[in-house]
Amino acid sequence: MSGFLSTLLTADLPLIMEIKPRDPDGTDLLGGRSAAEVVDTYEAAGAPCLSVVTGHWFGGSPDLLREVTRRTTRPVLQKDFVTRRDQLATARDLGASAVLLTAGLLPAAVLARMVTAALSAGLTPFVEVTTEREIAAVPHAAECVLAVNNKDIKIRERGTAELTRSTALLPALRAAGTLCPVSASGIHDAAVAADLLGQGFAGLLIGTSLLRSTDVTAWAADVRNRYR
Ligand SMILES: O=P(O)(O)OC[C@@H](O)[C@@H](O)c1c[nH]c2ccccc12
Repeated sequence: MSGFLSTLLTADLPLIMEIKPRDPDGTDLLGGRSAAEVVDTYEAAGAPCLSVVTGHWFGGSPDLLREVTRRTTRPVLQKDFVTRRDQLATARDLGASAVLLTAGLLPAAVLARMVTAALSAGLTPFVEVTTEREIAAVPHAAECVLAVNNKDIKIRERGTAELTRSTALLPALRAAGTLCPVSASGIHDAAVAADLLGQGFAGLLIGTSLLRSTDVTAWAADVRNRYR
């Protein structure tokens, strides 16, 4: 089992904390902080794993990923449009432990090839799905993180999050065989996060609300207290 998956599964509080310079509307999320400062904040709050958006429409870049993986020893997910094998080698060289594969943007045969290639490269496939049909197309699901995206990547994450999508798809995620069902995007407060963990999600991916929070440690503690 790869580092990202096993770390998440054994985490005390399985929040994947994300670093991205801008939100989908282009609003700055770093507020003058360096990536290293955000990493330190997330580590202090107990993040078991981190996520870095390298896609340029969120202001990300490969350099941002490198900066983060140099700063932390925690497993890091790279979020970008990964469609080719050579991007997997690059992700690994930049220090990533997991890569985003977006089921809705890849033909089933390509998705299957990329999942297999990621696993052979020692990377955890973090497969984002939005429908039962996409879930059914994921091979080796037991070795993948399967994440329901509550937003729509086809409109670049603009629009509102539908958290009911996560709830509705949880049984299909389990049936597909993943050990690690995740809910991603639009998780805006600790009560919602605790509720999703209570429903049985093994991990949550949270960016915007943590980047906007003035006290990430308190945010995480609030989730922990509500969940226990
Ligand atoms: O900032 P949020 O709403 O907490 O969402 C984080 C993450 O899920 C989102 O950034 C994301 C979901 N899928 C993506 C694909 C590419 C880049 C980014 C993403």
